[in-house]
Amino acid sequence: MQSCTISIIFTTKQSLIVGLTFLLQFFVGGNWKCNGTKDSISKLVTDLNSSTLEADVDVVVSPPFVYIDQVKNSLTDKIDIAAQNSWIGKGGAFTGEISIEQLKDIGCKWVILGHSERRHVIGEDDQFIGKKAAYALSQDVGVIACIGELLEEREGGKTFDVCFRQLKAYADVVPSWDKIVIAYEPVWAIGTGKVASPQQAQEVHQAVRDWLKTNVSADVASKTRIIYGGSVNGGNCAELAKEEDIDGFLVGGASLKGPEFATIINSVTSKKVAA
Ligand SMILES: O=C(CO)COP(=O)(O)O
Repeated sequence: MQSCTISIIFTTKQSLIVGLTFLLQFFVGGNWKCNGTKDSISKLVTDLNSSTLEADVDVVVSPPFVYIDQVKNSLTDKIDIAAQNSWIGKGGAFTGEISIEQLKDIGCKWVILGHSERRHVIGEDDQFIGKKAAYALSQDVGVIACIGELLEEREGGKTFDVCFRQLKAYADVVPSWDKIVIAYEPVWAIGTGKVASPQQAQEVHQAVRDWLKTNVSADVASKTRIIYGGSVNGGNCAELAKEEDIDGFLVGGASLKGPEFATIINSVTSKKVAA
């Protein structure tokens, strides 16, 4: 997934700077959570279809399960679908669950797992989430693997401990990292309007990459996209995108507004300039 960009930048003095920069393909997900109706989703899809999106960005949206088919049948094929959850194994007598096989059947290429709302509202633990991730990957469905600390954990100086523990639970069971995108979503920033500063986010992203290097491999560390989530919007995305280890975003509230989500996707341009 690693891409090589040859940057040719004309400065104001018309000098030519040619640099060879390795950038990971930017990845932006829109997590619609438990929001929307047939009508509001139809409008959102229309807005996304008419937006001009930078070509070199992987974009996914995650509608509620019941609207996936509607979205899949009406959304531009430049945007993939990620489910918001999946069962830990093959389907069967598991009332209320949705299997990976069913998600594949309706065209989902990705699934979001380990989201803080599933950890802290529903009560899913690291091992349960790890099982889901391993199963999804075994069926060739990509995993957006969420991690992130609570406010009291940050204030108690435990941010890295928590993120590394959550990462290890994935690393212990996944067969490969080829189809994993890590989403760092500090819980205190989700839905609160309190975005992590670019420096706070970069610090954790860099630590996550270092952890991968030490505990998985240098190759995985250099190829795995680490995206940021938590109150990302059209106004703060450009500054966040400039940080070296921020390879995209997982967006909640602002992904429900087509033009604003397009702005977030297109913030890849500030990354390219910063590189
Ligand atoms: O949880 C999130 C994405 O998964 C982030 O939500 P907000 O962008 O609404 O803070």
